[in-house]
Amino acid sequence: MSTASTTDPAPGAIAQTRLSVSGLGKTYMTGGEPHEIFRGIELAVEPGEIVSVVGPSGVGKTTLLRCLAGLLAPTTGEVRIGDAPLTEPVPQMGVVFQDYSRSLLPWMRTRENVAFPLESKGVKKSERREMAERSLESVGLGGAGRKYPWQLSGGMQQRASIARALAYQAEIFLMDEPFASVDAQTRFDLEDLVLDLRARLGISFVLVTHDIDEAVYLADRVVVLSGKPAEVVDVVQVDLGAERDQLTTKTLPEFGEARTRVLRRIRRPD
Ligand SMILES: Nc1ncnc2c1ncn2[C@@H]1O[C@H](COP(=O)(O)OP(=O)(O)OP(=O)(O)O)[C@@H](O)[C@H]1O
Repeated sequence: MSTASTTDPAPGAIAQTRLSVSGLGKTYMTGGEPHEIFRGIELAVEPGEIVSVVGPSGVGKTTLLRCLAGLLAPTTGEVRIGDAPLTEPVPQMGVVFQDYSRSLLPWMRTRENVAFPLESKGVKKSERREMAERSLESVGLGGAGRKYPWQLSGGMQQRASIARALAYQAEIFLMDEPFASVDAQTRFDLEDLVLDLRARLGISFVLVTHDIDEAVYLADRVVVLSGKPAEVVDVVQVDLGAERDQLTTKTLPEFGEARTRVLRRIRRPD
């Protein structure tokens, strides 16, 4: 594990917040009819842990992530952040969606986009700017702060979204297909940024992805959702250690075994 660097948003600060979920269920009402999406979800994400969530299209992954983020109220059960029940979005959690083009405000420079949410926290202007610059440096975007989002590549915009949550001192990142819209090499770089932020800052991640290789490469555990209503049909432990490498990790037998098991469980949940 690498040590905290001087470009970290809060050097030396290691995330300590735990996210847990018990008996979580969600039912949407559509046209007056109840539509139960998932039930009985149990999940705990420890500080510094990376958990991937996979499952067939439409199974309820995004709905689950929105419940975890406090953006959507569950129908049963509860989400806890640390010891407190979660009822609304909190600064300790940062949410990163696939559609980076809509997450940054086009009329603000990147540095201002990152600093902007800190205003509501009452952070002074000079400090906001400094925190934004540190966060941008922390995701490899030092020097890009003066550019507008539309002057950045897709991968750089996703880095800026991550920097914004870092500046806000998020300790848990909830990511919904965050790298699905970038090219393969950029995707690998962003995956490695996730591992780097975990190593340096102890940040934990819940990652929804359709890409089984990505799910296994990044995760300590892969949670497989399946069924109607969806339930957790498997939790695959990924024993690949904290340090991973795009070239070698994916050739390891443990990687292949975890990948095969996840695929099998998605296709044949019973
Ligand atoms: N606001 C809503 N109101 C009613 N039904 C909804 C709503 N949002 C999602 N659904 C339904 O809930 C189910 C799960 O949707 P969700 O987007 O969570 O699945 P997903 O696993 O993320 O899908 P995908 O992998 O295709 O992105 C789908 O049947 C969807 O139509």
